[in-house]
Formats: sequence, C-alpha cells, structure tokens
Amino acid sequence: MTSDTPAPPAEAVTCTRLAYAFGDTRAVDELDLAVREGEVFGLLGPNGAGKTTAIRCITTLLPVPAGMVRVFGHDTAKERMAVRRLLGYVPQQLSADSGLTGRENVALFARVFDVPRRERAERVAQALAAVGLADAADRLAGTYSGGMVRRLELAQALVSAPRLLILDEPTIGLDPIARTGVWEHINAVRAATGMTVLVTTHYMDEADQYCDRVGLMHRGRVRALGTPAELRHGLAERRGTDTLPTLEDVFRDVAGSGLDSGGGFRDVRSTRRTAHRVG
Ligand SMILES: Nc1ncnc2c1ncn2[C@@H]1O[C@H](COP(=O)(O)OP(=O)(O)OP(=O)(O)O)[C@@H](O)[C@H]1O
Repeated sequence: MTSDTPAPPAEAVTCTRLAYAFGDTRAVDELDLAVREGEVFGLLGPNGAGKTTAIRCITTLLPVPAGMVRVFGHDTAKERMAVRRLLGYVPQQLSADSGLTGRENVALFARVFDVPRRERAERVAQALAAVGLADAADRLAGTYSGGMVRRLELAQALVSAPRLLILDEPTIGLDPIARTGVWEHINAVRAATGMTVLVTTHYMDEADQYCDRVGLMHRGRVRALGTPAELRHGLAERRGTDTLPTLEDVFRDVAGSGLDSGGGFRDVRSTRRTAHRVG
C-alpha cells in the first residue's frame, strides 16, 4: 500500500463462521460479521434471530464453540480478559440496583472495572453527566423512570471508557420520547469519544435513523449488510419502483416467508418494563 492510500478502517469486531447451538437449536449459524472501528452498527432481527447469542459470544459471556471472534484483533477464546477490558456491555436484563442511588450504581461498576481509585469520583460524575443524570445522581434508582434506568445502565457501561460499547435492545419497552433520549445520549458519547457502538434491536425505524450500517439477521445469519440507505435503495432498484421501501420491507424481502413463521416485528410483545422492575 502506498503512503497516500488511506488505510481501511480497522475492525472492532470480526466474527468468522461463528456458530452456537442450544441442543438442536442453531442460535448462531456460521455467522460472518465485521464491525468497523468508530461506527454505530445495528444488528437487526426478530425475536429468536440469534442476536443476543451472538452478542454474548462477542462479550465472552458465552464460549465460542465453533468459528472465531476477534475484538480489536484479540481472540475472545484466548484473550478473554483483554477483550473484557475493551468493552462496555448493557445487557437486556436489568443491571442496575434499585436500592442504590444512580451514583452508587455507577461507582460499583467503576470498582468492578478497576477504574483507578483516585479517578473514580470524577469518572462516575462524568459518566452520569454524559447521560443527563447529573441532577438525579443522588436519588435511588428505584425512583427513576424507564428511560432514566436505561441511561443509568449506559453510564455504568461508560465509566470504564470502553473502546466498544455493546447494547442489547437498549430501547425495548420505552416510550418514543425516552427512546429518542437514549439514542441522543448514545450518539453524543460516540461523537465525543469516537467509540464503536454495536447495538441489537428489532426497531427498524431506530436503526434506520441512528445506525451507520446494519446487518439484517435471520435464523442465525446476517442475510443483508449495508447502510440503511444502500439497503433501501437496493430494494427499490430490484423492484423497479420510485417509492423508497422501508428497512422493514428490506428485511421481509431478504427473510422471505420464513419471517412470518419466525415472528415479525409488529407482533413483538417483549417489553422490558424497566422502571417497573426496578421499582
Ligand atoms: N438459554 C437458552 N436455551 C435454549 N435455547 C435458547 C437459549 N437462549 C436462546 N435460545 C434459542 O436460540 C435462538 C436465538 O435466541 P437469541 O436470544 O439469541 O435471539 P435474539 O435474536 O436475541 O432474540 P430476542 O430479541 O428475543 O432476544 C432462539 O431460538 C432461542 O429460543
């Protein structure tokens, strides 16, 4: 490569033929995926597509029985601790404690992730401010709204200053205003730090609006990959239509009839009801 050729973006996450099965269920089926450094990448799919299982392999919470996963070049099977130090993870399950204040919750994560003691108080305050919770920091998390709880969990993941932030369904169960609030804070932090964000969602409209690129996952594999605009224009061209299809149309096109039997997007009943569970 000559010196004036720009280097291709480094890969934050690389999955090569990643497979994971629960008994006879192939949750992840030879998945190939590359997330570029600095992008917001959306892994989209209906319930059961294999998104959470893939994410758990990437975070090292599940082993990699077949294939390979690398995070910033580190093999998750061989360098588990190195990988864990690079990432912040907000799981679908509640990770905040209702009996602690927002500040105490974030401080707990700062201790677990070995943030140096002398920096802790400032880093905790910065993480809370980054998600708009500075004023509510000393209230019990049990008094927070669903959107505030999600932002608190975001602060918990951010306090270790990760290079890769992984969010599993960050807006599930939230009302539209709270969903927008969560995304605005994710974007602001990304813009300020340049961190890579890998997010799973089944909300196609959010992915369209907030993700740089998306991978449409169905039955354990990514079936289409690109920017939301590329995928939508690609389908319009294939159909020879002037009306721009939605990302959900694209998904239905690549998943075919299998989508209806496997669960669509509109009938997803899964609501996290975060505030209720914290309270
Ligand atoms: N612990 C488990 N034991 C058995 N089967 C599982 C387990 N976890 C997931 N599965 C199955 O693996 C497949 C993929 O599930 P996964 O949770 O990864 O999908 P998902 O796309 O994240 O869906 P959701 O949005 O509902 O979380 C599904 O068929 C699911 O039923």
